[in-house]
Amino acid sequence: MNESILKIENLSHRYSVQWAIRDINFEINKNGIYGLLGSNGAGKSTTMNIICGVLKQTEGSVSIKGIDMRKDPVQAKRHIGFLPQIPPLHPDLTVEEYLVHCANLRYVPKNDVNKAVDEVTVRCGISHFKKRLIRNLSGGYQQRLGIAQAIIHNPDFVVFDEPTNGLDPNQIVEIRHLIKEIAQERTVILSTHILTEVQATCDHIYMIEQGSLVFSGSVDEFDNYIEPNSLLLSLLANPGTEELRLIPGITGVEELGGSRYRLRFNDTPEIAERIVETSVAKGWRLNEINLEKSSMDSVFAELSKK
Ligand SMILES: Nc1ncnc2c1ncn2[C@@H]1O[C@H](COP(=O)(O)OP(=O)(O)OP(=O)(O)O)[C@@H](O)[C@H]1O
Repeated sequence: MNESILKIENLSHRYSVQWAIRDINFEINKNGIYGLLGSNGAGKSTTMNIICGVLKQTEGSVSIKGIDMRKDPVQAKRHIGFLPQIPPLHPDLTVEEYLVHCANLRYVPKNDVNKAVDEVTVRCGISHFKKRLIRNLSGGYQQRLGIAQAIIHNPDFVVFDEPTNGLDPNQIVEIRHLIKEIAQERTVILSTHILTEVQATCDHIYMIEQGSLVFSGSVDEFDNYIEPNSLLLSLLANPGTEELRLIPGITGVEELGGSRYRLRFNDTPEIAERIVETSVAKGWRLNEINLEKSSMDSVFAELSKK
């Protein structure tokens, strides 16, 4: 069995009287990109702040590589890198000065600081800006620098809070690419409410709603969370809606024009097979048959109600 990278057990947090998260449990023991999804106010930041040791939970435990964050925060934090929603940059420092400062904060041994800064600037594509003042970097490069400070100490586990917020489409693609590269040898948790981001970047999704974990699974499992109950059919022979309605299991037929139909069905696993067989038997000249999958937005909306 792989070593546990992050383990969250019975995690709950209360701000004054109101519970922000309640009894969250999950464990990560494989590298990859894990998306933390949820509506505004669902409890993502609270969870991430506790994971990164910025906030002390009311109940439950968090361990990073087997180290309990509450009992030994200094050791646990050595394994974590964190990029908050607003990158903690100092605009009046140069890129190099800032990264040296971050390396010192992260206890990188003195003799290794310059090497760490060189490596991380190359990694994040900012080595040509080492002498530039941070205030003079574009938004995309500031975000790259935010990522660089999160990995300067070579942590096993990195947490990014909405890393592409406010970037233009080209910068978004670049940052996603960089995050994927970083995740090849690390575990990354990415908080976001942008579903295309999750689809483009993540291997696994955790969704939190009203403080509870309502989904944990792969992006494919998320995509297929709602069982389809309709399919699109194109029949060159155009049999008409009445004929199609007679197929057992079909509950509704909608004519879409151009010999295309939308068929609604009951919970019938072999429905597609049955339609193909009927079409062959009746000479309907089947041209296309496709299950209609729910969009990620619909799945998100459905899970939000849980
Ligand atoms: N410092 C605080 N004091 C009191 N309540 C808080 C505090 N911080 C957050 N909350 C409440 O806890 C709940 C969870 O908030 P949290 O910020 O964790 O959600 P989120 O999923 O990160 O939302 P967003 O996407 O908007 O950042 C919300 O109801 C929020 O109002």
